[in-house]
Amino acid sequence: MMIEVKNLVKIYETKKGTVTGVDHVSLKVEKGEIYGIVGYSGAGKSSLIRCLNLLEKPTSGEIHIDGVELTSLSKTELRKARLKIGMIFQHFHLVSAKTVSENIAFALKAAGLPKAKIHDRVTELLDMVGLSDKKDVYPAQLSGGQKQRVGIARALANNPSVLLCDEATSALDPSTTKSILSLLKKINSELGITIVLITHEMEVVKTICDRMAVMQDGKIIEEGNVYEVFANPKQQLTRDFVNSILQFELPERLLEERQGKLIKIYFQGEIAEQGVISDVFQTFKVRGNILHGKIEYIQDIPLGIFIMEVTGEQVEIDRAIAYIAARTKNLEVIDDAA
Ligand SMILES: Nc1ncnc2c1ncn2[C@@H]1O[C@H](COP(=O)(O)OP(=O)(O)OP(=O)(O)O)[C@@H](O)[C@H]1O
Repeated sequence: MMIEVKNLVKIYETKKGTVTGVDHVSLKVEKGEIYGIVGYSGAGKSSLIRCLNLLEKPTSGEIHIDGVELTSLSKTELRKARLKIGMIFQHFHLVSAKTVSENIAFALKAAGLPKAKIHDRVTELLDMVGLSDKKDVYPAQLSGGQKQRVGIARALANNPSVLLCDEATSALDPSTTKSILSLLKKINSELGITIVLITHEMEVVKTICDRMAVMQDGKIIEEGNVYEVFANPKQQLTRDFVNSILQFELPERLLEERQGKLIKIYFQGEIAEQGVISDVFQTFKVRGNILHGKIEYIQDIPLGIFIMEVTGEQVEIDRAIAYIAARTKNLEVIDDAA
C-alpha cells in the first residue's frame, strides 16, 4: 500500500468557532494508482490533500506514505519524508524572480544534490515535461499550461513516489487541461508514480483516474473503481457528478411530437459494442429513431445512454423493448404516446 490514511480529522480553530475540514476520513491508495477525490467547494478536498504531506497538520489520525507514518515524525525526519511526496498546485506557486531552470534547480538544491548533478537533472526534467526550449525564460513569459509543466518538473525533481495534485488543471482551458492530464498519465505509467488528485471536475476523474472518492462535508461518501462509480453511482451527490458528464436534456419539442414509445437505454461495458440496436431492427418489425445519445469511454470501457423513439405495431414494440431490456443494463420507458 502506497498511501494509507486512518481516521483523519482536521479541525480549524477560527474566531467564530471551530470548522471541521476533514471528518474521520480513511482511505487506501495502491502503488501506481491514480486516485481522484471529487467534491464541491468546501467539501474538504484541499484540507485532505494538504494533510497528506503535512502542509496542514492533522488534528488526529494517521497518514502512512510508503510505510512511514508521517504524523509522528520529527521535523528533520519529516523534511526527508517529504522529498518522496511531490505536489503541484492550481496556481503553480513558481518563484517569479527565477527562471524555469532555477525554479526546478531550487528543489534539487534544497534536497542537497551536488551542484554538478543539478544541471543534468534539470535538463532531464525539462525534457520530460517538454520545456527544453524554455529553460532560461521567467514564469511571467509562460502560458498557464507551461507554468504547470514547470510545477510538475519541480515536483518530480527528487524522484518522489507520490505526486499530489491540488486542482492542478482548474486554472487551465480545456485543451491545455487535456495535455496536462496526459502528461500526468505518462508520468504515472512511465515512472510508476502514485498520483492523488483533487478536483471539482468529473471530466478530470473520468480521463485519468483508476479509483475515485466523492467528498462532502469533510467525509468520503462514496468510493470505488472509476468505471463502477460512473456506472452505478449510489449517493445522490455522486449521481449529480456523473450526470454532469452523461446526462442531457431532451428538447421539449421532441417530446411533443413523439409518435411511438420513447425509451431511454443505458449501456454498460461490452454490450454497447454488440449492436443491440441494429439486431432489434432485424428481429422485429419496428422502426427506431435515435433522438439523443452519448457513449463515454471510461477506462476504455463504453458507458452509453440513448433515447430512442420506437414505432410500429404495439405487440412488436413490446417485444422489441423486452429484447433490448434483456440485453442492456437498464431500460426506461420515458414516454408512451400509444
Ligand atoms: N485555514 C482555514 N481556516 C479555517 N477554516 C478553513 C481553513 N481551510 C479550510 N477551512 C474550512 O474547511 C472546510 C473545507 O475546506 P477545503 O478548502 O478543504 O474544501 P475544498 O473542498 O478544497 O474546497 P475549495 O475547492 O473551495 O478549496 C470549509 O468549511 C473551509 O471553510
